[in-house]
Amino acid sequence: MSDPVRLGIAGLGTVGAGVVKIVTKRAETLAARAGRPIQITAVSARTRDKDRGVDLSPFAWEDDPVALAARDDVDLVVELVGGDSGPAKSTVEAAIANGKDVVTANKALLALHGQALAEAAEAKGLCLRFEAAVAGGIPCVKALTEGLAGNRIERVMGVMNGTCNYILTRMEDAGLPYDTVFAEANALGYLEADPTLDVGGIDAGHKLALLASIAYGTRVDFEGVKLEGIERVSIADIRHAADMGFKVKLLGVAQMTGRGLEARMSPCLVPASSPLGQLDGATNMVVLEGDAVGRIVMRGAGAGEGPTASAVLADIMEIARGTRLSTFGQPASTLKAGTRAHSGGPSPYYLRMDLVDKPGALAKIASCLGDAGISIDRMRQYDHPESTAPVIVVTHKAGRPSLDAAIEAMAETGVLIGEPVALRIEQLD
Ligand SMILES: NC(=O)C1=CN([C@@H]2O[C@H](COP(=O)(O)OP(=O)(O)OC[C@H]3O[C@@H](n4cnc5c(N)ncnc54)[C@H](O)[C@@H]3O)[C@@H](O)[C@H]2O)C=CC1
Ligand SMILES: N[C@@H](CC=O)C(=O)O
Ligand code: NA
Repeated sequence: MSDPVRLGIAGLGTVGAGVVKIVTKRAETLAARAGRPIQITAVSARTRDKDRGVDLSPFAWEDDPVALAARDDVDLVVELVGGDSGPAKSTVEAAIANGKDVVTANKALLALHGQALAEAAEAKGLCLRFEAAVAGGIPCVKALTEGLAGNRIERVMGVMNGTCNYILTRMEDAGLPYDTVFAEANALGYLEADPTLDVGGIDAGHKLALLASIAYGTRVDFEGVKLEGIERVSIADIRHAADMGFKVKLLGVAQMTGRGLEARMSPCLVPASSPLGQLDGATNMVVLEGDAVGRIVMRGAGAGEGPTASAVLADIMEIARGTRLSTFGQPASTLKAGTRAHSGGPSPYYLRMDLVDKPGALAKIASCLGDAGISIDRMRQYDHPESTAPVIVVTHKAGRPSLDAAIEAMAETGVLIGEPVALRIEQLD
């Protein structure tokens, strides 16, 4: 058997402890599969004396993860500290400077600094791998990088934030408003320390930016992801969408268009009967479409100790087996600076608006849409005990600029109360 791969694990929280558990309990199987032992030599965390449900006594301890990354008895640094700067970034940089391969679950770090870190690693012939960073246990990074390497990728889609999917599902199932379900999710410990990372779509946007880079050979461009969170999704929209056969999902979509890379993470309507529509609770789904393979749908746990550690182990095993892949599927120095296509291509839209309840109000709204070249597919008006009339319109395919022009014109009609809600209906056929 070959020499062992010696791991230094920085961060012993949910994921770090999970990785230690798998490496410890499955040592024999891992060694057989990799053809060499996988050994932990050193670990680091903020607090040494804490019960993590694992025996850390066989490993050297470092208070400072940067020192761990410089140790001579470490070949591969596993960064599980988290955060887009500070100790996580210094640890990865130190590992690369000291000639160590790196495995990380840190989507924020890679979405913001992935290009520079991958270039630094690859310039030294090192690996920097991140399966756990996107949709946790779902092996979507490997599917895209390896399994679909022969395809032109036509579209990448996904529900990649379990917390948001939990909130939207629970709002629908229990008929509860956003604020109540947000508080519940918080009490259950679902939310990140900074909840806007989840509900603002930022965490899912980081993940989409990483997948888009692999899919389209472009530099990671998180700033280019058009982000909209779920904070404004109301129980009314969830109910009306359901009435019309749709579910509301925080959906990420990336595709290369003639105008450049379109990447967006926003609440969308999807058919209730589609796999995305049927994704309930804190589960994730990644949909990959390739010209040769067609559509691949992967569903599973996007977070949690076991699923995330499983993905970290996949990267460790890849490196241990001697497979040396570029971070983003091709050398980082060859990734193109992508052009951004800000508005998505034409699509049907769901519009909800409150109108004053007087003759001709609906006609004025319809003519704003008509003047912008937008055709109406379906329209519904709901019971309204008060003097405002809630109206739902589903349009035929329309470009977002035309829709925005129609909404601007509606504001001038004097029949609109408040701002309309416009949600894209994502076409899945
Ligand atoms: N928890 C999950 O389900 C998932 C987590 N991830 C990512 O995995 C990474 C780790 O996440 P968790 O395990 O949940 O975090 P956590 O907060 O449970 O653990 C973080 C660990 O880093 C250590 N740490 C923090 N600052 C440190 C410092 N200055 N020096 C030394 N150690 C320090 C902490 O002591 C702790 O052991 C993050 O990048 C996260 O985004 C990715 C997918 C899912
Ligand atoms: N906050 C994330 C955790 C994993 O990345 C989520 O809710 O999916
Ligand atoms: Na993954």
